[in-house]
Amino acid sequence: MSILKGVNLYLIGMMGAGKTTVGRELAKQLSYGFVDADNVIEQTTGRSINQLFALEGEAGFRQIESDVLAQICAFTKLVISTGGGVILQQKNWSYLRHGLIVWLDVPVELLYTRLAEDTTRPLLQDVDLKQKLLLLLEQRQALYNQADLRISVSEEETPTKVATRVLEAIPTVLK
Ligand SMILES: Nc1ncnc2c1ncn2[C@@H]1O[C@H](COP(=O)(O)OP(=O)(O)O)[C@@H](O)[C@H]1O
Ligand SMILES: O=C(O)C1=C[C@@H](OP(=O)(O)O)[C@@H](O)[C@H](O)C1
Ligand SMILES: [Mg+2]
Repeated sequence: MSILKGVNLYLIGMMGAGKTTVGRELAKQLSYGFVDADNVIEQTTGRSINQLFALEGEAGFRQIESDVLAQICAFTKLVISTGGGVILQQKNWSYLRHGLIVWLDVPVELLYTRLAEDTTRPLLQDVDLKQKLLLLLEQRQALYNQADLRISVSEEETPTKVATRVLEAIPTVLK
């Protein structure tokens, strides 16, 4: 029996924090299903995140993101990796609060090295990457901080290691 007793685990945090990568690993370790919200969005719309931003704008994407989250949260025994901007809409918190919310907190320097060559994140194209990451973090940090659990990740920690640390920290917030 999982320590979470079927309750979903939501990963939140900045682009490049490792939500998708660590989420898959966490699901394995918990014997849970794994859902990446961005992936569900791409599957159900038949379009890439880049295409959706181009066609619908960020506002259109946020609406789809919220609709998808509303559907996912009806299920149990899932690790759900969200997109980094899911915390921006107040409504989404009512979905996230169905489960345990974990913030993967990764220094901007490390996000920068991970995302320098990335072309799949529309908000980071054709901008000064480091400045943009700093700006987004400044705008979002207080929201990420509303998670139940904050896991500060350093450079040498593998996804497996991060997943293990999340699992070890869960009992401290389940009372
Ligand atoms: N703990 C880690 N150590 C090294 N590389 C990582 C780690 N976590 C994620 N990555 C890499 O960083 C990039 C972004 O990871 P991803 O899981 O897509 O982040 P997110 O879903 O939070 O945006 C990917 O190339 C991934 O392989
Ligand atoms: O932070 C954001 O606003 C976004 C993060 C992305 O997901 P990841 O956090 O998995 O990169 C994706 O949802 C979209 O590009 C917008
Ligand atoms: Mg992701």
